[in-house]
Amino acid sequence: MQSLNRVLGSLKYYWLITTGALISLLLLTAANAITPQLFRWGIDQGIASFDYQVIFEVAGAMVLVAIGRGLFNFGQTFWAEKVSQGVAYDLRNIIFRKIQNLSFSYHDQAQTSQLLTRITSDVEQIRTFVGTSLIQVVGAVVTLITIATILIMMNWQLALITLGLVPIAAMILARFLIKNQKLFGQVQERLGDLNAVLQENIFGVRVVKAFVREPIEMARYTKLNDDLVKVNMKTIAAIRNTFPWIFLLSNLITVIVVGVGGIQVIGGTFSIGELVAFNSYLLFILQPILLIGFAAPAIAQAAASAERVYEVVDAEIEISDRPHAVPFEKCGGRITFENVHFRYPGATTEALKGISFETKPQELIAILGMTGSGKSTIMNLIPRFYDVTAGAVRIDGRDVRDFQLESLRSHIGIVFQETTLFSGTIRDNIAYAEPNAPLEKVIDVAKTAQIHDFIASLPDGYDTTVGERGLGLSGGQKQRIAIARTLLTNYRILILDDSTSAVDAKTAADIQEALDDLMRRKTCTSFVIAQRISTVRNADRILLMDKGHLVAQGTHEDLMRTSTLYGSILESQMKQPTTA
Ligand SMILES: Nc1ncnc2c1ncn2[C@@H]1O[C@H](COP(=O)(O)OP(=O)(O)OP(=O)(O)O)[C@@H](O)[C@H]1O
Repeated sequence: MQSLNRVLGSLKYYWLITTGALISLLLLTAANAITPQLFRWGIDQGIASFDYQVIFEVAGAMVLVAIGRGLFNFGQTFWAEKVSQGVAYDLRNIIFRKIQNLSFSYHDQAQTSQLLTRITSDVEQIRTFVGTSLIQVVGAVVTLITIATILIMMNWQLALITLGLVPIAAMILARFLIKNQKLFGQVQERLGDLNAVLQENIFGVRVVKAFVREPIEMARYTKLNDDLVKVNMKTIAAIRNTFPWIFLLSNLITVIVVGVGGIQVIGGTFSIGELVAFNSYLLFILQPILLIGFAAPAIAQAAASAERVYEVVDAEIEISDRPHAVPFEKCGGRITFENVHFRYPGATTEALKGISFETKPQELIAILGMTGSGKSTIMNLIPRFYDVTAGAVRIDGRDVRDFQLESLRSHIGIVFQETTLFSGTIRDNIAYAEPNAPLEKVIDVAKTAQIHDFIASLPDGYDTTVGERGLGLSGGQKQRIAIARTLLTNYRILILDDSTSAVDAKTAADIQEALDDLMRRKTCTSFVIAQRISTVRNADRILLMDKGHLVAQGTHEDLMRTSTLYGSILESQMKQPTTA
């Protein structure tokens, strides 16, 4: 409920529209309350006295009130909807911004489908709460109080009989809600399960087809779909078993009111007009209780959704600027790892164990090692994707944690092991970090990444549209576009993380040759992570990693002489000429 309070707190940014909705609500309640009084007036003063003048006046007043009811109803729903759209818009933006700012460690542990659900379905639940349930409940409470007061003023004995309905109906509803609370939750859960399978199958459609698992996946989806229908049917049955009782109760009350009221009319203590008006109010008494009853599950669901949404909004951003962080302006090329230890959040063992080395200006460093030895992890620490667990990473003597994050990262060009492209044209993708880069610059970097000829051969050239995740391009083509994208940035330190793994050996060597020259000219230090020894042969220094330890460093020749591990990696690659 605390999280719902927070949602209510956000209404203050829309106080004018919220006030408009509330005023409309009050006017609507007033118009509803007046209508039966007009009946009473028309019957007692008009029909009973054969006074046509009064009948016409009442009819006119009723038309005006009806128009008013329409207008106020429109105002109430329109403004409530407007506020709800504003709140949802803000929440979506806040979560998106937060997702952009959250550290890698958060994304390592968060499920994509969970985040997607929060930004779509949970925000929608909150929007429905603000736009519908909230106004329903406030309206219901105001109506109940107003009508109860009028009834007591009109005839306290009949009012007591009628208002007796309220607690009984409320009890039936409360019992219904408590008993079926789990059932409503189950509907959302089943829907979530169904969506998770749907998402997996859309993302993994190629794997499903390759392993001929379509019938199995179909069966899995159908079973969850059946489950969803079953739970939905159970909720319908629960509603069917409860609400007739409330309607029966309300009919009984009507019978009693007409009976007791009729006797009073005959006795001359109550007029016919008053009885008709009183009876009309009965509807207004039952309606709010039903509205609150229907709104309750939605409110419970919105509370759960708000909690999930604020969990993301409040998630700690582990990596951010320190109070006196300085901009990263000059790079001398001295990058120091000082006895660095690192353990991934939640992991039981360290990925890096006491790594120490220092680069020299303009040095080209290669990092080599078996898979899982910690090569990418070393590189993740320089742009502060993660912070060290112990020790320090320094650039020109200054701890990387003392630099302003944005400025540090914008001067480090990194090509990731896994390529991610965005939907748009090839040019958009290459110019991702520099959207206004002129075409010549885009072509220039594409040439260095050995992808220009391919792009030029396409009918639409640089304006060719690629699908989401780079659909329509081969793995190697995507990697080369990713290299070009990085080369276009204002980098001073360049990191290539196994970024030519999907490219054939000849093209990889050509890229490396073109990059070697560029790296030595433009960067203060460069790092290349590679599996192939042939790719790293020209490096000034090779760091050899093994199970989180830096076990050897030196030139290719040094390592050939001194490291048995290097020798065995080289030997294994010689046996597989296609990968060397
Ligand atoms: N996000 C993560 N969360 C937890 N553990 C991780 C994470 N990323 C990597 N690891 C673990 O840290 C260790 C080092 O991984 P790293 O990716 O640095 O290896 P690598 O040498 O780059 O491997 P590869 O050549 O296969 O890319 C591995 O044992 C891996 O399982």
